[in-house]
Amino acid sequence: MSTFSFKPTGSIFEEREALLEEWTPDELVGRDEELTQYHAALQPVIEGETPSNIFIYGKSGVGKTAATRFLLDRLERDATNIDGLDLNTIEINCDGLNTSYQTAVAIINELRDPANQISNTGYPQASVYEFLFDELNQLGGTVLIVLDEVDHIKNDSLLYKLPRARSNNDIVDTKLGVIGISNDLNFRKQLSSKVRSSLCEKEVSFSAYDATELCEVLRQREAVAFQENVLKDGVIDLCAAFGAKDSGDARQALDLLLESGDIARETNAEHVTELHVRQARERLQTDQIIKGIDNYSQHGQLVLWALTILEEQGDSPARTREIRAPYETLCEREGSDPISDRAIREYLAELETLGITSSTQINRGKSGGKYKKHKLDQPVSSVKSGLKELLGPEAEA
Ligand SMILES: Nc1ncnc2c1ncn2[C@@H]1O[C@H](COP(=O)(O)OP(=O)(O)OP(=O)(O)O)[C@@H](O)[C@H]1O
Repeated sequence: MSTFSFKPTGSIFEEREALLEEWTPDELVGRDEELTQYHAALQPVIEGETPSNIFIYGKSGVGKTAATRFLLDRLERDATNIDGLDLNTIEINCDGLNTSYQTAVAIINELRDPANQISNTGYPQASVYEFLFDELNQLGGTVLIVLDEVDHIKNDSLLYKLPRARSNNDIVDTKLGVIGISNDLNFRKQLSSKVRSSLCEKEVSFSAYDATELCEVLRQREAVAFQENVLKDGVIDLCAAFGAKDSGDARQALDLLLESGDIARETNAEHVTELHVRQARERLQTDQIIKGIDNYSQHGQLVLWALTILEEQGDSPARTREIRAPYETLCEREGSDPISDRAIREYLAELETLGITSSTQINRGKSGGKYKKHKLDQPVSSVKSGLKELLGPEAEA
C-alpha cells in the first residue's frame, strides 16, 4: 500500500509558474500588428499631448491585457527620460464592479492612500464624481486609466463623463486618457453614440491567434517552464494546432501545455509526449463540460445524455423529436417526468452556447417547415466522463 508521502520529483518542470495565468513574459510574441497599432495610439502621451481614449477589443485570451501591460510598462519606462512628462497609470478590472458608481469608487480608492478610502455606498453619485475629479486634478501630469472588462459596467455615465472630463472642464490641469478593454464583441455596438465617439477615439482589434502565433507563445514559455529537452518534437505544434482550432485563445493553449506536463509528471514519464497532450485535452474538455452543466437541472443533463447515446449509435445529427425517445427512457430510469419539447429545445440552445453541441438548420421549404438537427461538438468520451461525474456511474454505461 502506498504511504502517500510527498517527495519532490524535480522532473519535467524547471519553473512551472511560467505557465500560469499570472506570469508575465518580458516580450510579447505573435502580436506584431496589434502592438504596432496600439503603440501608435499611445504616441500622443510621449509627445506630451492629451492622450487619445483607446478601445481594445477581441475574444478572450488573445492578449489584450498582456499587450496593455507590456506597452504601458514600456511607456512608463520611456516617459521617465522625458523632461516635464509625469505619467501615472491606473489599472482597474471591472469584473465585479457592476455600476459606474462602484467603478468610480474603485478608481478613487486606487488613487487615495489606505487611510483615506471611501466605501461603496452612502454618497450621492454627483459627490463621487466630484471626489474622482478632485483626485485626478491633484495628481496633475498625464494619467491613463485602464478599464479592463469594461463591459461589466452596466450603466454608462462614467464612460461618458470620464473621457470627456477635460472638455467639460471637470479636469483642468491633468491630461487624462481612458483605455477600455472588452471581449464582448457586441459591447461597442450597444454603446450610445455619444459614449462611443469619446471612448473609442482609437480602436485596436485583437484577432484570435492562429497556430503559428500560438507556437511562438508556447515556445517562449517552454524555454522557461520546462527542463531542457523534456518536450518531445510535435508537442508544441499539437498544443498550438488544438488551440487554434478551438478558439485561438492563448490561455487555453497554455493550460493545455501545463496539463500535459502535469500528466507526464504524474505518470513518472521522462518526457512530455503527444499522447500526454491528447490525454490533457480530454481532461480539460471534460472539466469544461462539467463547469458548463454543473448547475443545470437534471433534465438539461438528461437531454445531453440522450444526445450522447444517439451520437454513439451513429444516429446524430438528430431532431428534437428523435432526441425525445432516449430522453424519455432516461427519465423513466431516473423516475422523473419528462419536460416539454419546447423546454428540450431551450436546453439544446444552451448546450450550443456552451460549445458542447452544435446544430444545423434544415429548411424544407413551405411544406416541410424548418427544424434544427443537433450533434455533440465535444468528444463522446469527454461528455460521458463529465456526465458520469454529475449523474453517477450509470451515465457511462
Ligand atoms: N502574445 C503573447 N505572448 C505571451 N503570452 C501571451 C500572449 N498573449 C496572451 N498571453 C498569455 O495568455 C493569457 C491570456 O492573455 P490576456 O489576459 O492578455 O488575454 P485577454 O485578451 O486580455 O483575455 P480576456 O479578455 O479573457 O481577459 C495570459 O496568461 C497572457 O500572459
